Amino acid sequence: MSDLSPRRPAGRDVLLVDLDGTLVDSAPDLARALNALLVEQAVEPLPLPTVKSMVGEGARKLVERAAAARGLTASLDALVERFLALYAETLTVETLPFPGAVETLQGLKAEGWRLALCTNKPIGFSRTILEALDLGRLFEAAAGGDSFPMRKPDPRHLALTLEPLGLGLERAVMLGDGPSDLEAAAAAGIPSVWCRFGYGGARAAGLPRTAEIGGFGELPGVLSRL
Ligand SMILES: O=C(O)COP(=O)(O)O
Ligand SMILES: [Mg+2]
Repeated sequence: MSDLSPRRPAGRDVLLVDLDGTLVDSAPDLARALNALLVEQAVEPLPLPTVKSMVGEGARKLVERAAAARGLTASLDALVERFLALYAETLTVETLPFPGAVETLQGLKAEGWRLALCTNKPIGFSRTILEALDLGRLFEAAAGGDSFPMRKPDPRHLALTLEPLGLGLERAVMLGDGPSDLEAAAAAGIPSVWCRFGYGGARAAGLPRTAEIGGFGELPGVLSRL
């Protein structure tokens, strides 16, 4: 007889949670800062869906993609620095948790799940957002795109995020929206749950995932069936 909760797949009780496009809808604030940068550079801003399709591999990649889309030739370092300064001012103007995220994650914790945040966003910005939205209390650990020398899709980012908990990947499930989340989980050999409502879109659509959800309300049931 197993003594595991019916909501927990055999031996797994740690949920690695991605931030942008998974836990929080941050694209409007990212787009505001990115478009302020583009306007400063005297080029056209980008529509929100386009910005969403550029998020997930960190701030530098976001700026690099936007610069390429608008044919900017200025130094990438300088553009990234300016973007980070602009975004620092508007981290939580419109950013909110996705519907049902907080209640669902609280419920999973009550069932014995442990939560760790693993994002490619810089950890300083990530912590500011977690605290501003009162989400920090959900997580026992948090790591960003600049916390270690490597980041998602490198599976070591997932393993290093769990290190402060003294836990290994054999206990973990990845929840994320982007290709880097699915690739990291596959490389780590752990189950992944893809968030259809996030920003991964076509870039993530073809990648293997263990399960997917269209909203947080589906997460407990999906986890119980992994
Ligand atoms: O690209 C980013 O800055 C962050 O992306 P993530 O939270 O989805 O990892
Ligand atoms: Mg994401």
